[in-house]
Amino acid sequence: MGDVEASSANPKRAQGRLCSICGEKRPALKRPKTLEEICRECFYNVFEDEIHKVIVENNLFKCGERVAIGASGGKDSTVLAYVLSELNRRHSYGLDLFLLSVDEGITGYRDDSLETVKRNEIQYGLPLKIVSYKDLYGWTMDEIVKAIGLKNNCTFCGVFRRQALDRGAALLKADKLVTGHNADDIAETVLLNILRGDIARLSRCTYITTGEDGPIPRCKPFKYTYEKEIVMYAYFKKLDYFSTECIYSPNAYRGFAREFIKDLERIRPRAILDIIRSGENFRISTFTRMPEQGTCKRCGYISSQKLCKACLLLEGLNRGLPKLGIGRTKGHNGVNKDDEQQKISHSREKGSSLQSKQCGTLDF
Ligand SMILES: Nc1ncnc2c1ncn2[C@@H]1O[C@H](COP(=O)(O)OP(=O)(O)OP(=O)(O)O)[C@@H](O)[C@H]1O
Repeated sequence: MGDVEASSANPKRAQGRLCSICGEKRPALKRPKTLEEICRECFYNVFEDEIHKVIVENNLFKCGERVAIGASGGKDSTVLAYVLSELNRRHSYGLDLFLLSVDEGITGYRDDSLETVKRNEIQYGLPLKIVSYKDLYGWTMDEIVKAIGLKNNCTFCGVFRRQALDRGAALLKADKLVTGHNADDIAETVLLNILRGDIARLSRCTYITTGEDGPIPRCKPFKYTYEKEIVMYAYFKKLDYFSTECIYSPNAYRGFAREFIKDLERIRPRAILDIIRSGENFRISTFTRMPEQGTCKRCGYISSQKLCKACLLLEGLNRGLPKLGIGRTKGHNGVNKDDEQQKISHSREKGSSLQSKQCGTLDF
């Protein structure tokens, strides 16, 4: 999304009226989530208080925990880092906060956004750890795109980033990892999982915390926070963030889902929360086979298969067959089945009865 929409933040239209929360000051904006006309101070208060409430009601953190904030330099994670450090001080959460950035090796994009995170490190006084695809996997995204082209490169990037965040969080000895996924992102993922018939991911994409049985649980404190409000907050608070889109092709299918949700939101702001609620309330049929979470027998990181998707993709790259780990077909009962994992695994382990599903670019 671009900058704050002029109509939503135009105080002239609100002249003569008073903030519908404090009833004292002139409204500075129309709140996207509720369409209330409120002043800047009340906006800061409701925005921060709602996030605090989500944190408390969902028991996201325990006093004394080390929390790594996935920091891309973009608006969501920058606001998350800022708000979380404010709330940590204000409400004495007792958390040790860290910024964790993944350098995917995308020249002209991530190198610039990392400069923003380095400034945030100083501005917010939060220690920063950077891990890179080059160090972890031996490949930068620029090199991967050279090998595979623009199509499918997001699969590599998403799968590697997910694991890189886990590995970075482990290096920081973090107890939790938080990301800036917002309500719009989650509503979009609910829709995409429905459109793909991906029941396993549909059932868990609305969880505010995932991976609780794994080494480092991940939380999404912005699960109910609207993207437009995050942009407004960053704009009014003059936060330093990087707003350029990734130079490698955006995912068109996801883009359509995003636009669809934005259209719905224009007509009815609650639509975003309602889609999330629908996602939460789906009942999964008892006939649906669900993947079991385990660990990859090669790298030891989380996987629902013997080999995780990152290892499969990497093997394809290193063998000069970069498309090998990409293919995906549908198994019965709506569970995804990855032919390529079988091909690779069979070529390495004769007689293996390995079944495969994608670790997931749609997982958080
Ligand atoms: N390179 C990265 N390093 C660290 N964390 C990342 C990185 N990329 C994404 N994340 C985490 O995943 C979240 C969702 O990422 P996504 O790519 O969807 O970007 P986004 O919605 O534009 O968020 P942001 O505005 O924070 O970039 C981010 O808010 C951040 O917490």
